[in-house]
Amino acid sequence: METQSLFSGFCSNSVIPSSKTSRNLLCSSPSSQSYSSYFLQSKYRVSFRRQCFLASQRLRAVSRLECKKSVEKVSDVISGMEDSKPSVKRKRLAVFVSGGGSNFRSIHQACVEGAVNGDVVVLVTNKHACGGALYAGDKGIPVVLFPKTKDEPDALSSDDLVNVLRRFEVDFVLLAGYLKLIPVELIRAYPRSIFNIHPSLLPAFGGKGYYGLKVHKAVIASGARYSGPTIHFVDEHYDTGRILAQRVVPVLANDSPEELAARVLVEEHKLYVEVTAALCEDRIVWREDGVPLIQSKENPEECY
Ligand SMILES: Nc1nc2c(c(=O)[nH]1)N[C@@H](CN(C=O)c1ccc(C(=O)N[C@@H](CCC(=O)O)C(=O)O)cc1)CN2
Ligand SMILES: NCC(=O)N[C@@H]1O[C@H](COP(=O)([O-])[O-])[C@@H](O)[C@H]1O
Repeated sequence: METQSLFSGFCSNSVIPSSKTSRNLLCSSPSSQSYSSYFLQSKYRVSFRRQCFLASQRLRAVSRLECKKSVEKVSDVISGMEDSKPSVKRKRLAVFVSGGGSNFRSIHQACVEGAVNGDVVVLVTNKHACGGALYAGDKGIPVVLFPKTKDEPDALSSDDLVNVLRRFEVDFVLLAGYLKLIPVELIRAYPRSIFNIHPSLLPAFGGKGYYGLKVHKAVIASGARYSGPTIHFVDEHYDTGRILAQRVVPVLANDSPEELAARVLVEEHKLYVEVTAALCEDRIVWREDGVPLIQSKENPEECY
């Protein structure tokens, strides 16, 4: 807009004073032609009055033409820049589930619909027949079993899992109802790149033993009036990583754990898609005290 307004001022019929003209021409138009028309204009100003009048009329026409060409040239450059604006590389996501996978499905659908600049390239689970694994199979998303246990002897070891994620060129790991401890090997392999959604307002009601309906039962028993999902970075311990995003829902006086779970889950689906979209657009920033923030898409100066 500034460039346009500069040129709209420059292109008006009024002759711009040389000091302003030189500034406009030098800073707003790189083409030498408009500089030469400026140069030509000042040279004719020192000749005789008549020649000067005719010359200045001619030069006004020339400078208007020059200006028009410059505007066209600058707008071509701007539109070229917009076309060639480097788009953010589409991110590759691994999602970990242990159950129904409704958060996984929300994220996958957002990727397919274009709301998220990413793709789910692999699903990891400890339950090969869980709802999330069945959905992934229907969508052609590779399913990987982790961790190796006596019940799942064919599942991957921690080192194998890291290698598989590397081969899928995974950028971010999203835990979505995954109920096993993520090993330190994976955490070290993907620094600041593993996220989890927890169905309470951490740090309350988190840690070992707090998963699924157990969380909502504890919230109700505590008398808390509010709950809601938390998305946080994953570190070596359950639910102690840096908090990135939260949403709040009311806890009603007669809520059952199932009713509260359902209310929180609606917000989980929205929040995880919003946060994943931010991740895939490189909109995570770090405050100087180490708190991660999300940069607003609409107004990049704002973070939340
Ligand atoms: N290194 C990390 N791994 C995982 C984290 C994490 O923050 N750091 N988050 C969990 C998800 N989660 C809460 O959001 C969570 C999941 C499971 C448990 C838990 O107590 N699990 C039981 C086993 C349950 C089962 O096998 O059915 C246990 O460990 O005894 C607590 C919190 C995912 N991984
Ligand atoms: N502590 C971990 C935990 O309790 N995670 C919770 O498991 C549910 C999985 O639902 P989904 O499989 O339908 O996404 C979600 O509510 C998630 O917050």
